[in-house]
Amino acid sequence: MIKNDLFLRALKGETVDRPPVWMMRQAGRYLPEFMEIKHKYDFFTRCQTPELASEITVQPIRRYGMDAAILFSDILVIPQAMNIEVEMKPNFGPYLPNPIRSQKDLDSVIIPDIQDSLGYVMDAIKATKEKLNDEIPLIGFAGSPWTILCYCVQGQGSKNFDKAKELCFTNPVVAHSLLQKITDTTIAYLKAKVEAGVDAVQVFDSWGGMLSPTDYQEFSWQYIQQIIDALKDITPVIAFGKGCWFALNEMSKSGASALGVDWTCSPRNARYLSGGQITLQGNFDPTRLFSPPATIKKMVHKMIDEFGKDRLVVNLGHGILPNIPLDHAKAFIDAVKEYKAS
Ligand SMILES: Cc1c2[nH]c(c1CCC(=O)O)Cc1[nH]c(c(CCC(=O)O)c1C)Cc1[nH]c(c(CCC(=O)O)c1C)Cc1[nH]c(c(C)c1CCC(=O)O)C2
Repeated sequence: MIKNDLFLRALKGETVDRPPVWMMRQAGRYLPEFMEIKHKYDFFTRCQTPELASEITVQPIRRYGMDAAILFSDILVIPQAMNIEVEMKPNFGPYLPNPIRSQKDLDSVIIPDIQDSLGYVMDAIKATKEKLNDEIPLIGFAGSPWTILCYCVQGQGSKNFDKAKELCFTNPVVAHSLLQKITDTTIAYLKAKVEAGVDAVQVFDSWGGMLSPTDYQEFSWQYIQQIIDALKDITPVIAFGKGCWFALNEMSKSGASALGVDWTCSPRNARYLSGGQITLQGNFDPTRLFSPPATIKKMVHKMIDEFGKDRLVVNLGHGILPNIPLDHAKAFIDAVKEYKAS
């Protein structure tokens, strides 16, 4: 049904002529057409207005022709729907004025009705699917419960999320019940996204790498596994854990269709740790997009050779940076489209 199904075929592990490509945070501030909309509407207005969210989602596709689109939204719409106030402060990022630090704080956190609180996301999915006209698949996403907890407890971005970790280590009962509430909400949310039309989902565990391997199991992975268990029979699931290469072996047995890897793990090591059978997604250093286009192309081809062209979704190892030149982003996408196995 979808005309370019390269991405879905790679998730199934099928043999392909070249791997598919998209970029994490591809709808964003490096694009002048995004900045034009950003100057007119605040962040959550963009998220909550299906016409704006769908337009922003297709902007990078029009410009570069990636093999998949990712819905414009944010992982923090989940805590917002759970009755936790979330602001997006210009030049600062997320700010949660009433962070969750105790049982009393937790008592006000609800498991929301998805249609009532996040119906606008489903409307944005339907509007985007119309614009995409079955040309390429649409990815839906959510933050991992741990990564969401990081913001709910810390109240803002952080280099080490020390307050979030402190809550886990001093009041694990509260931490685990918050994680479970987020997990239950996320499962219902992602199921609704699939019903609304997304073709795959990605769980972003952007801050999983803040935890030791043992703590990662306890505070992050077991909740991601619940999400995979609940979704894997209705849609392909991609689990991206930044800094989580140490967990690749366990992740490869989870039922996820693909695992995201960042650039600190070599392609060969990622294949080795994940057992060589599962599709991997990554892992170009986003800062490497500052290199000249010819260098980018060479490095991308080398990366594909090292991963092997099959069971691979080419991506960056984390989101694209706001100040990347447009022709450098184009060189990254074109390099994959021009790839020929040698
Ligand atoms: C940790 C995280 C967040 N949001 C997200 C993550 C996980 C991925 C990652 O680790 O990068 C996920 C996200 N956020 C956004 C998308 C859109 C789809 C895409 O382009 O990939 C996605 C997939 C839009 C956004 N979300 C945000 C912007 C920029 C602000 C704006 O547009 O006004 C965009 C385009 C704001 C945001 N949202 C968040 C932060 C830390 C910030 C501020 C810093 C920043 O700007 O990168 C939380």
